[in-house]
Amino acid sequence: MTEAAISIQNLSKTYAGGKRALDGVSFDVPRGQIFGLLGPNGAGKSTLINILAGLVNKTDGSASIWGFDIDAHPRNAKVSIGIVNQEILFDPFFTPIETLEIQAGLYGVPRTQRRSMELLRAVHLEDKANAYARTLSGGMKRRLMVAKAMVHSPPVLVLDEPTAGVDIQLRQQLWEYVRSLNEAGVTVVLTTHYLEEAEQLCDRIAIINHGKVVANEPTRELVGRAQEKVVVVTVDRDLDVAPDAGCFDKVVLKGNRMLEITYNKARVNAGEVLAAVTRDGLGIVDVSTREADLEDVFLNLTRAST
Ligand SMILES: Nc1ncnc2c1ncn2[C@@H]1O[C@H](COP(=O)(O)OP(=O)(O)OP(=O)(O)O)[C@@H](O)[C@H]1O
Repeated sequence: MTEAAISIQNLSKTYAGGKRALDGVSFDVPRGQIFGLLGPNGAGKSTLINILAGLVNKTDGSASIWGFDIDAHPRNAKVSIGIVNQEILFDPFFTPIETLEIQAGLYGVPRTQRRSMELLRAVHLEDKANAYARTLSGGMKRRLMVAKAMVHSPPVLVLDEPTAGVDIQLRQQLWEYVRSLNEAGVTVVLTTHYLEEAEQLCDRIAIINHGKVVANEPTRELVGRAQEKVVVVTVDRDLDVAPDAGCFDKVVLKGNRMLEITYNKARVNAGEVLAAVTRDGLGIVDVSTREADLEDVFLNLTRAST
């Protein structure tokens, strides 16, 4: 049995009509992690999640969840995963507590092992337990979807864009809950368009573009791939032209005294850049730097493979 929470090998999907949404995708989601699946619109993220959920048939390749192959052991694979889809799906005439009880029934969870109220408490919906689902706000509905995905206590939880359209405060509450589930041992896979959130939450990130994996690394290493750094220097006298040096990738004179210098931190360090500025007798009055973030890496990778 594989140690991965999810293992995907050479997965491909061509939709009727010829669209190749996934093209030989392979990666493992390690157990116990929060794993980010990122990619621009139409990259193939939902297709991949829908294959895991058994909603879309793959064209080729294989996938297993918690060691269960989705073809050979579909039932075991299914109970090992909870999926929160982008669309909000539940009957508006049931109350949140009924929604969870019905879902638990569908998964065959014995009454004594159900924890519907505990789940509602965890997603801050305890006081709405008996309200009609149609009266809940968008953010509340989304939190109910997360609770619904957890009724059978799966070891893996997949969240497809869970915070789209949810305000900042509710997003933070949702992430707090996701973190607490992860601390309790649940492996979490999430897709999000909020790169900042992915950077803060995820242990590891895979990036998909045009149906192919273009990166799959621990978040820190991925962010570390952004090698460009910018240092902004204010000098002690007016300049007509920006000084140049071999260690600068680019230098722009802003106003009379401010230089914005881009350099590659894999090649040179800030000390060498500053030494090059002072070589011509210029004095430095002020310095600030800007680090590249996940957004820079993401744009570079998805642009490069277009
Ligand atoms: N049922 C379908 N029939 C035909 N083409 C489809 C179908 N579902 C998705 N596609 C196409 O497959 C590609 C991948 O779509 P998918 O929804 O998996 O992307 P995504 O990465 O989840 O995008 P988003 O972030 O916008 O949800 C897109 O070009 C999409 O138009």
